[in-house]
Amino acid sequence: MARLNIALGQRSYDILVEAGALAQIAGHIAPWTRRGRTLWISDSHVAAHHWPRIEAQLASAGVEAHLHIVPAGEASKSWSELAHLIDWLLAMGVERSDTIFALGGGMIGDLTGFAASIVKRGCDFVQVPTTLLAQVDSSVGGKTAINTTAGKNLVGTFHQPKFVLIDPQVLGTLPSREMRAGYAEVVKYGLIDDAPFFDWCEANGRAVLAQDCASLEHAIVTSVAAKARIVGEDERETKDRRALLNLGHTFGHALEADTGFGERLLHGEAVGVGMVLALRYSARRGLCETRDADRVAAHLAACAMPVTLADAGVTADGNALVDHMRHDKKMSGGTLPFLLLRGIGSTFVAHDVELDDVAQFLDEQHRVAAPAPSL
Ligand SMILES: NC(=O)c1ccc[n+]([C@@H]2O[C@H](COP(=O)([O-])OP(=O)(O)OC[C@H]3O[C@@H](n4cnc5c(N)ncnc54)[C@H](O)[C@@H]3O)[C@@H](O)[C@H]2O)c1
Ligand SMILES: O=C(O)C(=O)C[C@@H](O)[C@H](O)[C@H](O)COP(=O)(O)O
Ligand SMILES: [Zn+2]
Repeated sequence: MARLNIALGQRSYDILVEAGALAQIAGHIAPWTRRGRTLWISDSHVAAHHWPRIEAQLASAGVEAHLHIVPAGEASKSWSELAHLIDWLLAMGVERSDTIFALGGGMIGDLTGFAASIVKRGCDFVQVPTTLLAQVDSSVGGKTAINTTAGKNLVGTFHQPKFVLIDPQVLGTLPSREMRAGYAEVVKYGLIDDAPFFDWCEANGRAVLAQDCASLEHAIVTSVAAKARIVGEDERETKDRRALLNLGHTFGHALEADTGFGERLLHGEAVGVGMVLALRYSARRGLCETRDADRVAAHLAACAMPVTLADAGVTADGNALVDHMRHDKKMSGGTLPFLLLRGIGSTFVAHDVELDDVAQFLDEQHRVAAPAPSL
């Protein structure tokens, strides 16, 4: 059990990591249920697995709770599902004293957070993440978004939750492919600035994926602590600090766009391939050793994750992928800052990357084969 805090002045909040916490949810959310009603947003898979138990618990505690179900899948991070959600909140007569709960993975968290930030000019919301990805990353930090035809997360807000309640036991029903995808964002924290944590991942990755309680909790707490620290230093990504959390995402979002946003490649899978590409591009520029890239690729491949463009099913050429990158929110004055590495645990923001060079690099990467698993 761990209680962390993200230091953001008046927007500070706690993040509770506790196995079994959902069985006591009414007690954990009492500060919000005393103020008003609870309006729950979940997706079709999560609601089927977990809502009956949560609803029964809230009812026995006398908490008024209403549920809106969004179709599961990345395609629901859309204008149309946002409109349905806002219409439902307004039809429910949402008041600013009510609290909106995001019960689900990153899709639900991003969509619900966005709706909460704009309905009635902003309502409180609480994150109850149910995927590994959401528990280690998306539930913390206040980035909300939907996708548009132009690209990933291009419309959204910064809107911090009031509380994040993480119960690792809820992952018991999560498909193993989704566990692996979330694990890529765990590995990310090691690559950013914590080489000993990457060493730990190499030794314990299998145990995390098998949901060994102690290993899983260590991975979640370490990840959340890193994210809370970085967001606390640069909430709105204006100081080349929060951008570090985007490691692997400039490549990754282009791969997601090329593969139809979640239809063939999950966000975490795209980030895993993207981190390997960031390492390989860094090695090509002489910033780090090729063996660093090989080591990370070997670990992810040993965890049965894609690590090359071919594994990811991406066939678009370098120029087409770079065209997706031109929509990246980090783009400024015609240049795109890139997250590159001087080695494992040493990520930095490079401002001198030429997109033509990235396109050429990606064409070369189409010829790279996946390494053999070696964990
Ligand atoms: N805001 C941020 O800081 C941030 C950070 C990282 C990722 N993201 C976003 O998060 C999204 C990806 O999130 P995700 O990987 O959680 O995907 P997701 O929310 O789509 O969930 C993945 C799948 O798992 C199912 N699921 C969720 N919890 C379950 C459970 N406990 N048992 C059974 N099934 C369950 C869902 O129904 C879905 O089918 C992307 O849109 C990405 O852009 C946002
Ligand atoms: O919280 C952040 O900051 C991140 O970059 C975390 C990422 O894992 C996440 O996928 C985020 O949504 C990407 O942000 P974006 O600004 O590139 O849309
Ligand atoms: Zn991400």
